This record gives sequence, C-alpha cells and structure tokens, in this order.
Amino acid sequence: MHIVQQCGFKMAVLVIQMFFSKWEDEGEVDLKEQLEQLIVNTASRCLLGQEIRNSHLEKVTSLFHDLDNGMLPISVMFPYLPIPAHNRRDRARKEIAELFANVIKARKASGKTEPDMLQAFMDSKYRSLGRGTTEEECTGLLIAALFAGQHTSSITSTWTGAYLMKHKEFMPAVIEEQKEIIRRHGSHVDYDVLSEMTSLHRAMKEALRLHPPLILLLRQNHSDFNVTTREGKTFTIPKGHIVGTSPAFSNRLPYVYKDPDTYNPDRFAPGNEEDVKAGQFSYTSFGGGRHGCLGETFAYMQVKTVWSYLLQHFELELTSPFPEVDWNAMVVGIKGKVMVRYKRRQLTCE
Ligand code: HEM
Repeated sequence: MHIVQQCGFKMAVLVIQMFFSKWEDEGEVDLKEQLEQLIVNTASRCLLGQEIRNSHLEKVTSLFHDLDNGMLPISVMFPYLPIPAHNRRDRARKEIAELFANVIKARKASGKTEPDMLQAFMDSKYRSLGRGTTEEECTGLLIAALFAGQHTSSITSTWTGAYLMKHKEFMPAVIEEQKEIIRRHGSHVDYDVLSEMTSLHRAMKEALRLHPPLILLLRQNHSDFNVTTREGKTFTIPKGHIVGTSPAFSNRLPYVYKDPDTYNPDRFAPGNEEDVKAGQFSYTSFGGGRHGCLGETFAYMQVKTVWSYLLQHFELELTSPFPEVDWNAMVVGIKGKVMVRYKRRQLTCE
C-alpha cells in the first residue's frame, strides 16, 4: 500500500498545482465549491488508475455525480424505492461496472501492473475463501473508496481553512512551519515532508474533531456483551441489536476535551494530547476498531497537501460569515457558500 500512497501522493501534488495555477493573481472564490472540485480531481486521479484518468475521466465523473445524487436520506430506509434519483443511480452503477470491467480485463490481458489502488484491489485475495477478487468486487471497492473519501475530505479541507482564517492566533505557528519546510526542503513535498507539518496536522485534526462529517456509526452486535458507564451502571447489549455511536457527540465530551466547543489545535500538541490521555476511542472522527477508516492517512495527506500549497502561495481572508453546519446532508457538511478573498504570494524562509 506504501507504493500506492507514494504514487497517489505525486499525482495529488500535480493536480493541486495545476488546479490553483488557474486562479488569478487576486480575487474572490467560494472556497467550499473550489475544494469540492479539487478533491474530486485528486481522488479520482489518484485512486482509479491511469486508464480511467487518461480516457474516461469525464464520463466517470458524470456517472459518479448520478451515483452521488442517488444517495438521499430516504435511501437509507428504502434503498430501492423507484424514484428518479434511484433510477439514475442504478443506471450509472451499471455503466460504471461495464467500464471498469473493460479496464480490468484490458490490464490483465496486457500483463502490465500499475502502482495504483485499482491494482491493489485486483491483486488482493480473500484469506478465508482462497480466491482473488472478481471484476465486480474490484468495481465495488473502487466506488466505495472514492465515495468514502470525497465529501469527507472536501468538507474537512474547508473547515480546516475556515478555522485557521477565523482563529488568526493559530496562523503564525502554521505559517512558520511552512517557512521551515521551505528552508529545509525548498519546493519539494513528499510523504515525509508532510509528516513534518505537525501544526497543520493538528489544525486539521481539531477542525475534524469539531466537525466530523460522519455523525452516526453503526455496528450489529454478534454476541451479548456488557457496557459499564463512567457512573458504574452496566447495560447488557443483546446479540443481534444494532449499536450506534456519534463522533459529533463523543468528540465534545467535556471530560475528554477541555472547553470542548472551543477551537484549539494545541490540545493535541505534545504534552497535552487530550485524546491520548483519555484513552482508546476518545477521538472518533475516523471511526475505530476493525472497520475504522482505511483512508485516514490518505485523507491527512490530501488535505495537508492542499493547505500547504494554499498557505505557501496565497494570502487568504474569509469574507462571508463563519460557515454553519448543514445537518441535512448524509455526509454532514457546510451550509451555503464560504467566500474567501485571495492574493498570490510566495512564502519564503527569510
Ligand atoms: C477526512 C476524511 C475522512 C473521514 C472523516 C473519514 C471517516 C470515516 C469513518 C468515520 C469511517 C468509519 C465508518 C463506520 O464506522 O461505519 C470510515 C470508513 C472508511 N473510510 Fe473513511 N474517512 C475519510 C476519508 C477517507 C478516504 C480518503 C478514503 C479512501 C481513500 C476512505 C475510505 C474508507 C473506507 C474504505 C472505510 C470503510 C472501512 C471498513 O468498513 O472496514 N476514507 N471513514
């Protein structure tokens, strides 16, 4: 998976550079809309493989749009309700499956391998069944990965920036860090360079603590088990029951996080580490356990690359009011536009 991350990383940097090269020297943009577009570009280019990105990207992007719009709150209860949005979704799913199946067949026939996520799925095997994945399963996995990382990452990039622009007291540390990165590595960015951006990492982690895009995580209980509360009360959860937890709630528990509604990236700084001190599952924006987020590292890499680039190349100012949460969306996002005035600059290490 490391090679996939490195390859995806190089591609992500390229896409980000190209995307922002289209911005003028100064202007005003809806940052939310811009970052949505950018994340679709990076995610689809990094994850789907070169055949799709060279020849079918536009088609796939439009089909994904139909899949996306077919996932409504009502779809959770009635996934097969015959409504136009579901019909379009099902047609798109069939077309994508055909397209991916052809790509997979052609790649297998060519005997070539590529360092991308598609290849990782094609090469993977079920330990329990002793067989490889089918074309249909690879398609499902690719769609799942793209969906899992699309809105979650674009919403998180917008919150990360909005909080940094609002809470200017945390900006100097992040900017100084970028200057230090330039001093040490010039314009070169890779996975290890990103790992040195610890202030930016904390800024993103804190935005994500306050605004986890997935607010209800469900598990079906396979055997009876007991849960004891902090107050010492024990509940038995019977086998077969569905249990839910909400990161939006647990990320703001006052006995885990001091002043939980306050934006303070330093709560994760060495010596503080409120989440670590409070113990396992104190920070649940990426879920946890066996089915915790598979894309956490990729998400940090992607969002930090975007913000490292923005901070090094632009002065930014929030011109619309601080964004509000859109609780109506399946993946909880941001209401309305997030207008930002920008001016090109080149940060230097002096
Ligand atoms: C900031 C960005 C992201 C957030 C906040 C996030 C959050 C989550 C959460 C909370 C879960 C657990 C869901 C549950 O327990 O039911 C999850 C699962 C998952 N995520 Fe992410 N995710 C993000 C980005 C990504 C990316 C970029 C990818 C792929 C490249 C990805 C792939 C997955 C997959 C495949 C699962 C399912 C894991 C399983 O069921 O075993 N995620 N994510």
